[in-house]
Formats: sequence, structure tokens, C-alpha cells
Amino acid sequence: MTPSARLSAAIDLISAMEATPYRPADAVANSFFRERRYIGGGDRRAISGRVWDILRHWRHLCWWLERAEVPVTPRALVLALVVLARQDRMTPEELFSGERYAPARLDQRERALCAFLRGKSMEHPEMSRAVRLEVPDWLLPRLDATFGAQTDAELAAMAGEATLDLRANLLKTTREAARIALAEEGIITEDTRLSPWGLRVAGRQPVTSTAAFRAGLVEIQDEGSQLVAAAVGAEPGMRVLDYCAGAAGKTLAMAMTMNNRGHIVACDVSEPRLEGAVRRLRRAGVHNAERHLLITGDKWARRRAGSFDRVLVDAPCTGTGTWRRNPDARLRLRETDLLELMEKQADILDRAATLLRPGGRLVYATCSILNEENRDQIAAFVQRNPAFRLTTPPAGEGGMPEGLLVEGQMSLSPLRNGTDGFFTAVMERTA
Ligand SMILES: C[S@@+](CC[C@H](N)C(=O)[O-])C[C@H]1O[C@@H](n2cnc3c(N)ncnc32)[C@H](O)[C@@H]1O
Repeated sequence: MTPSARLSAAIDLISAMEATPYRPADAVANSFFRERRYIGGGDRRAISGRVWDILRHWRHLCWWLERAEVPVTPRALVLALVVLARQDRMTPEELFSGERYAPARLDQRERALCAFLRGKSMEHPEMSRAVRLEVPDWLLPRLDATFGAQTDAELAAMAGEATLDLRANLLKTTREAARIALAEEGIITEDTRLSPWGLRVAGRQPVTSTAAFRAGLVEIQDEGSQLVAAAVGAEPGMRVLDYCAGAAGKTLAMAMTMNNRGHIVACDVSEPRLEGAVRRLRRAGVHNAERHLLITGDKWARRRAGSFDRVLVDAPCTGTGTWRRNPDARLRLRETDLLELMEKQADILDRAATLLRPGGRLVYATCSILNEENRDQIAAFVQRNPAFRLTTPPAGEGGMPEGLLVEGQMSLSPLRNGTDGFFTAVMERTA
């Protein structure tokens, strides 16, 4: 594709995202490229790269367009990025040439926008802090409450690109053997710093098409998510409940620490998500897991009250810790979403806690960076349920490195740990 044709596709992709504002950008992009199979890998990367640049600079670009009194449209956003980022060899007039597959020629207003933006950079001293940090205005005080003086640095780290991490599946291989198998297929990885099973892929490489991946030697899982599973300390022979299992990302890791022995139940309220687990469990060679769809009024939970050694609640959350992957999510997030989620998290925690046996361990996790969903949620839970207390299992147990869990809680962030943002609290049921 020519640079102009790529630009045109980027405008179309942003339009597609705007048409379905509640659908995650990567899901829209996947459908977009599936419907346009003629777009090759290199072009796809270039188009996505441009669009993700726009998502990462959304508030900056909107600020500039507002200054220029130009309505925010996909075309105006792309044009503003071209002028402000100055990464293209061709001029805006050359790119918007109106030729075949290129975007239509610039009109008078757009030429005026180019003239207005020329020589300017993305940043401007009059931008508010929320614009500079690319977060909704309402969220900034909450982020400050969580990070204090570190907010700007933490958010800057979240504006970067996410890493691609794999978990070596010890049910089938060792980390070293998985690394070699991947290298033989041209995928270069290095050991992760914190997770004892993690392999970090150098750059963006097509891991899922490798024989090593198809054979279940590795699973795609952020290093932080691997550490959440480690904190559960699920051991061979235990009865383990993954209460919000989704497509079983953490179930898979726990089945591995259990060495396929004992029993693990993957629950969720979403049938499609649980369905997504089937293929992954099979590929990973997991034999000790069953799936259970939670339905309101279901007697399943009542019958199993107090029977599990470990209960993991990987709660639905704002996903604010995954902004590196989903820069669009920070723009979609509304205060009412957060408030609804906080209520849901408390309710799920209370329900799941009843399934744990006395002496067992309840682990609560989110991929959120907000105190409201994390420390505050746990403080309120412990107050409501005095039989539970925070506990710090000995380092090394379950594969957990030393020093990450402090007073039973672990907060990971891209800035501090090079992982997605995750929170984990480990609690013991004392009675
Ligand atoms: C953060 S995701 C889980 C991700 C998954 N554990 C993994 O590692 O891939 C949260 C999950 O909670 C589920 N969920 C939402 N409400 C729930 C409820 N009331 N009870 C149990 N699960 C719920 C959602 O369907 C979603 O799959």
C-alpha cells in the first residue's frame, strides 16, 4: 500500500471505532482487518501503529482541534497527528492527494488547520494536567490519591507500549526448553524478572502461529497476571476455585502449579468466556479443571460452602492497569462505571468468600490501579468479615518472588515492575 492508502485505511479504522464506541479498539481493529484480508502484515502494522498513536494522544489532538475550532472527526485527528508528530516524509498535501486509494484532497479549512498546527508540537503549556496525562478530568484526583507524587510518572509509563509476555507451561516443558523451541521458530525471548515461568518476547512477533504455542508449551499471559496466580499458592491435591475465571487465563497457571493434581473449578457468569477456556485447557494439557457457569439462584455454591482450600476472585474491574494495551479504555471510562464496579466487586467477594474452608486462602485481584477497587475494597471486606485477615505467605511459595507481597498485598505497575498494573490481596480465613 502507498503511504496515502495506509492513511486512508487509518481514517476508516478510526471511523469504525467511533461507530461502536463501547467496543474495545483492538476488537474493532481485528474485525476491520478480517474484512480486508488484502491488507498485508506490514501495512496492517503501519495502519494500527498510526491509529494507536492517535488513541494514545486523543486528548492532546482534541485540544488542538478545539483550539483551531475544527470539529473532531477521524480525518481531522489523522491530519492533526501527521502535522504535529512530523513523522511522515511526505507533506499533508501529498498524503491527502485525492488520488486512487488516497484520502480526498484537503479543503480550505483543513489547509488552514495545517497552517495553524505547522511548527507546533504535541504539548502546549496551557494544556491541563488531565489532558497532558491523557485521562478523563474526573479520574485525575483519584489517580493522585493512589499514586501521590508519582502519578505523572506512572501515567507516562502507561502511555508506553505493552510487552508481550508468555508463561512457559511446566505441565509440558521447562522455561528453558520453551525458550529454545521458540528461538528455533525465530521468536526470541528472555526470562522475565519476577515470574519464574515468564518469557518476554522481543518486539511484536507472531507467537500464536508457532508450533510451540499450538502444542501448548507456552500461553500468552502478562507477567503480572502470572504473579497473581503465583500468589494463590495452589498446590497439588488442593481444591481450588477460580471464581471469575473468564477464559481461564489464571486457571491454566494454577493447574500448572498444582501439577494437574487435585481439583480446580473455573466459574464465571459469562458462558462465552467460559467457552473460550475449552480450547486453551485442552492445548495446555490441563486435566484437573472443570467449568461451571454461575446462574442466579443456583444451588451449586450453597452445596460447596466452606469446601475450597483456595478461592481466587479475579474481579471485573476498570482495567486501568491495562492502559498500555488498551489506550482507548481510559477515554471510555466513566465515573458511574467505577461506582458500579466497586459495588459488584464487594458483592462477588462476599459470595466467593463463603466457599472457602476455615484455614483456606482467599485471593482478590484486579487489573486496576485505583485504590477504590483495591486497598479500599479489601479494607471494607475485612471489616465486614472479621474471620478474614491479610496474610503474607513465605516468599518462594507458589513461585512468588521475595518482597512483592507487603502485608498481604501486592501492587504492580508498568513503572515499578514493567508489568501491567495489577493488585492482589491474600487473605486467610481464620474461622
Ligand atoms: C478480570 S476478568 C477475569 C479474567 C480471567 N480470570 C483471566 O485470568 O483470564 C473478570 C471476569 O469476571 C466475570 N464476572 C463478572 N461478574 C461476575 C460475577 N458476579 N460472578 C462471577 N464472575 C463474574 C466476568 O465475566 C469476567 O470474565
